[in-house]
Amino acid sequence: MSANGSPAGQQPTATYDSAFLKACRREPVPHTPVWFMRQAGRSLPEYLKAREGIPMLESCTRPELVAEITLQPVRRHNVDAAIYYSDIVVPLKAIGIDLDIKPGVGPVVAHPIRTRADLAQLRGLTPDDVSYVTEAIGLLTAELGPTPLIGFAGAPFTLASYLVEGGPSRTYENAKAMMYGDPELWADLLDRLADITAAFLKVQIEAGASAVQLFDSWAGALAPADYRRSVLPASAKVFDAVAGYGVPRIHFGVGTGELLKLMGEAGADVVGVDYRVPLDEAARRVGPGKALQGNLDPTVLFAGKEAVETKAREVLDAAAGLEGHVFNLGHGVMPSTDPDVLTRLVEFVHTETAR
Ligand SMILES: Cc1c2[nH]c(c1CCC(=O)O)Cc1[nH]c(c(CCC(=O)O)c1C)Cc1[nH]c(c(CCC(=O)O)c1C)Cc1[nH]c(c(C)c1CCC(=O)O)C2
Repeated sequence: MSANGSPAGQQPTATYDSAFLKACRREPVPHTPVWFMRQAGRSLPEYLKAREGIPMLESCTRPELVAEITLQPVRRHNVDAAIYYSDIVVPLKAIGIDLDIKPGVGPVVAHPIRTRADLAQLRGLTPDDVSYVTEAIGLLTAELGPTPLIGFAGAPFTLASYLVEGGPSRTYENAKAMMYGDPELWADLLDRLADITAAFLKVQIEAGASAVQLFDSWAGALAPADYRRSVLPASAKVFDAVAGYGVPRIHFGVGTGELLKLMGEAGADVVGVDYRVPLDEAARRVGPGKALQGNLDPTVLFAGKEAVETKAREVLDAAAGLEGHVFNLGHGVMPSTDPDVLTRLVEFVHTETAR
């Protein structure tokens, strides 16, 4: 089943014909569609109010709250897509891994995975483990009307980085030590994570998500040869597992200029680009047959209206020759961003690109 309860691949026409899904399919669009990674979150006062006194991971298990927070940026900014309010560690928590999200820090894992015995922590994910996701997406598709909902998950490498390190890391030394030193254990870990991730994305698509994004946020720490050998097979397994639904699959990472081609080859329909590589150059690296998403530097949003418009126009100019472009930031919205700047940016992109 897909959006509004119709079978996957046969969404309501208005959703299927939305600018966002058309751009993902590289079809002509009435305007360049816009959404923002991390649009649902700390830059919105109404988010902070809704979350008051409720820990992050608990908030992800309350369907009505999830639906409300997912809708907040859609109401406020007129973005072309909603992203499901959750976190990349939600499916890991759901299978019983002892972890938490520490405010200002990120995910912290009580018992890091370092040995073969530690893999026992990773059982498969069933839809019943995340019934709140199915419920929340049911509420959302009813409210969203034609606006597509993007489901998402963390990619195996980025999830592994938290599980092996035990928390955020700058160097990924434990994760990479396992990758180089015990490739068999590493491959087993990533394969299990691929199965969990695929199962989690399937739940979201079957409940009504119209597109999915795989966040391999930290893959930029890897050399292309290591990515190809030790990470790409697991991410490709995830993309393959959801290929049959016919919903666009987006693949994003930070600092992945050298990996863009491989990230496309993993099975993405849309490659997310951070702000370090201009979109015309990114298109050359990715090659034909894929749409691109990105890539305004999120810190530009602090630089004043003129700078925002100049830099946004630069992104649009670089994207002018692309077959499919979804406007986004090069990484997530920073918490101290003025929400009004985001609203004006959406309007600017829509006006500038109206056809
Ligand atoms: C690496 C990663 C995580 N989570 C995510 C990623 C990949 C995206 C990226 O690269 O930014 C993905 C994510 N996390 C969240 C979303 C919601 C949807 C959206 O608006 O994009 C998404 C898509 C909510 C969240 N996830 C988190 C928050 C903030 C928690 C809060 O409000 O208390 C939100 C709204 C917490 C979180 N969760 C994580 C981090 C690093 C943090 C920040 C910790 C902090 O600085 O406080 C792990």
